[in-house]
Amino acid sequence: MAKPLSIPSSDTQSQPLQWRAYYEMTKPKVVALMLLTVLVGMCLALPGAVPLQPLIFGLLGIGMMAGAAAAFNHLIDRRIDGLMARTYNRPLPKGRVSITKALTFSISLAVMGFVLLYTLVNELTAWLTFASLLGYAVVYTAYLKRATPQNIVVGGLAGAMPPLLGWTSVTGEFHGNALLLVIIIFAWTPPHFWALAIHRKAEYAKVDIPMLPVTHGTEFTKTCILLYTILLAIACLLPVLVGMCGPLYLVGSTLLSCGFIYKSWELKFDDKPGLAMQVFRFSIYHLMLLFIVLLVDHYLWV
Ligand code: HEM
Ligand SMILES: CC(C)=CCC/C(C)=C/CC/C(C)=C/COP(=O)(O)OP(=O)(O)O
Repeated sequence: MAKPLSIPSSDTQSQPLQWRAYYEMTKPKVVALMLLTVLVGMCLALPGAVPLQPLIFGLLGIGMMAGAAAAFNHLIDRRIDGLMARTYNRPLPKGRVSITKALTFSISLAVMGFVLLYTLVNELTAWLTFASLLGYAVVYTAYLKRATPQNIVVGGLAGAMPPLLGWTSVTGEFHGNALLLVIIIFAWTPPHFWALAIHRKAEYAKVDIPMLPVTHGTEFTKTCILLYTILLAIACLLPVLVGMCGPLYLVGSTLLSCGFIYKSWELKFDDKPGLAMQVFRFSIYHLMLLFIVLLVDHYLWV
């Protein structure tokens, strides 16, 4: 009988780390919050329960394509990632994953996600998700990020698509109400990212990425963050104005908007060390809680 293949301990030991590297490339925490917004888009599209097939395969397919987009981002940004303190430890700059394997992983994940959506959800969602992947991995990462300080405003549309993708997963068609959810995330993205960009200004300057604090200065960026949080507060009221949401959402979103405006006001007029990253972290909780309130309000209000 053939001797069982013995994998050298170092290879065995490296295998979990190898998969951990691929998992890290998919930006799991970002994709997780995106999938919450997908789920909310699905639930708000229908008065009753979401059918299991679009629910399971929509979340799976969109999650796979979003993870593939993030992995393409790692591949395209591997040089600058290796030069920045926040990203130098990532799999590609560290040589934990080769370029060929990263490309194969990204393409395979994207194709599997697309086929899943195309065959088990619907064509519209498959193509819209593919457009979001191109918007982030190519338009934003490969072009806008290096071309203009408005990079994340335009590139933010790709990241704002998930609630619309959830909506089309269960209806197979566009709806104005879904676009309101896209507008909310579109208005949320600039304060979300620019707060981090203020904290990481020197690193972006070192690798010649024209983030707003690098091209227009920290004070101008703080003013833009404050103005966008006011714009976001207005955008968050739109679902109430069109009768899509009820009083629970009105109260919850207003409290969250006031919190975001207050944090941004503090950043602009009473800055302290570490406050920019507090605003960045607040933005993540803001979006998560906002979409949770949308979900609870929907089932209380319907
Ligand atoms: C073009 C649009 C966006 C840009 C430029 C952007 C930028 C960033 C950056 C630079 C980070 C830090 C990542 C790290 O240090 O590993 C981050 C973290 C994060 N972003 Fe965004 N973001 C965008 C859109 C979004 C969207 C749409 C969502 C969710 C719906 C989101 C959710 C998150 C979360 C949850 C984190 C924390 C990740 C972690 O702690 O590992 N982002 N974002
Ligand atoms: C299919 C679909 C819904 C696609 C969305 C893809 C996606 C994962 C968007 C994430 C947005 C994000 C974290 C951008 C940061 O990129 P960055 O390069 O500015 O950040 P980094 O420097 O941390 O890599």
